[in-house]
Amino acid sequence: MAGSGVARKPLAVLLLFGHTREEASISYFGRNPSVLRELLDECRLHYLGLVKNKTCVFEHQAEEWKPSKSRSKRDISTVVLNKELKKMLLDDASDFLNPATQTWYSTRGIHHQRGYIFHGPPGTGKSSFAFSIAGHFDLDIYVLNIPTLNNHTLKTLFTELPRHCVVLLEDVDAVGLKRTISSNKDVGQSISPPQTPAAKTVSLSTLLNVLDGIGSPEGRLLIMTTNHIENLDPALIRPGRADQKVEFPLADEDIINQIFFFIYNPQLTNTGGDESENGVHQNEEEKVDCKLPKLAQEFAAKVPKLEFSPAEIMSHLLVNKQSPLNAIAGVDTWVKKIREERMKFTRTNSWTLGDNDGF
Ligand SMILES: Nc1ncnc2c1ncn2[C@@H]1O[C@H](COP(=O)(O)OP(=O)(O)OP(=O)(O)O)[C@@H](O)[C@H]1O
Repeated sequence: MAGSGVARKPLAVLLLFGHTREEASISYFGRNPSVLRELLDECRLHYLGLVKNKTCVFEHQAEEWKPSKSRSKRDISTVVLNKELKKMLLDDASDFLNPATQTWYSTRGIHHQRGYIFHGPPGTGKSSFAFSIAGHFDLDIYVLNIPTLNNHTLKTLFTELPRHCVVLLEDVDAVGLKRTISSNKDVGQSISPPQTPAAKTVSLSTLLNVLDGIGSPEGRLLIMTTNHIENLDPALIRPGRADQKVEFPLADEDIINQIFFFIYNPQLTNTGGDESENGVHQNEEEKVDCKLPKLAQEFAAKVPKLEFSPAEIMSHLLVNKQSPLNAIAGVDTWVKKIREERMKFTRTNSWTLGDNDGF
């Protein structure tokens, strides 16, 4: 940077772009520090422009957090969940993130962090809701894949977390299974065989220490997900580590209804601009806006309750996104198909004796 005046030493500047730490040295010849300030402001504004309406997602590579593709914010309304439950969670997170709450915690010497566990079958919206919470509160989200970590990397990554972020710890039941017989200090028991030294293992005791905030910054919202809460060690989900335990069930009548509305919501459909672009071609006969509540009821009445995940129901509706009437007409065939597929997979995956097993 050129300017009149006396040559100065290079200035080391730490630029915090969101939460990605980048270090830069700027040499400045001059006496007016406002030039540097303006430059930094300009960089900051540029960055904020880039991440507007995006949720920045960070994943780990070895011991470092790496930004992965930032995603468009997922609006909270796009995740179908019991309405009271959704409101309760948003209120809870909002209260936690309120600066006054932080002061409240610190004056009482309590580590300022909050944990949720989302549990339920695959495809019920656990990860989707975690991402939409991050978007809703304008927070970056740090995603951890426990089976690829060991104790050291887990501790390092938690130390590197910024203040105020969402940490998504997916499939925490994998942690339980990874405990070794030799890890006597771990809470609870384990029946897994001992790990080889090279194996990537996170012990339960290390995870518990990390969750308790030893060495990690305050203000983080931890969201753990699992398909098998019954397999988790109680220590992992006790209050303080998992303050809210939220079940994401298979779809009941209310959820089926909501999904139908969500898919055929005329407001969402009509804001898509060019209809041919998003593949929705509603013909005149199927302008169903005002009939939607009745159609949703009809659909919900035909779908067996608590048998299918929202993801499964959505996949059927997406195939019929041009026609809610076809979606309703096709329910029985779709139900039969999914049931048959499940039977097939169960048989394929089950342990059966082959012809050559010598019995
Ligand atoms: N309740 C829901 N509301 C809206 N979309 C949903 C819901 N549940 C599932 N989906 C859709 O189904 C797909 C899978 O959802 P998601 O990954 O959030 O499920 P999950 O419960 O985290 O599954 P898993 O336990 O397998 O990780 C996503 O495309 C998501 O949009």
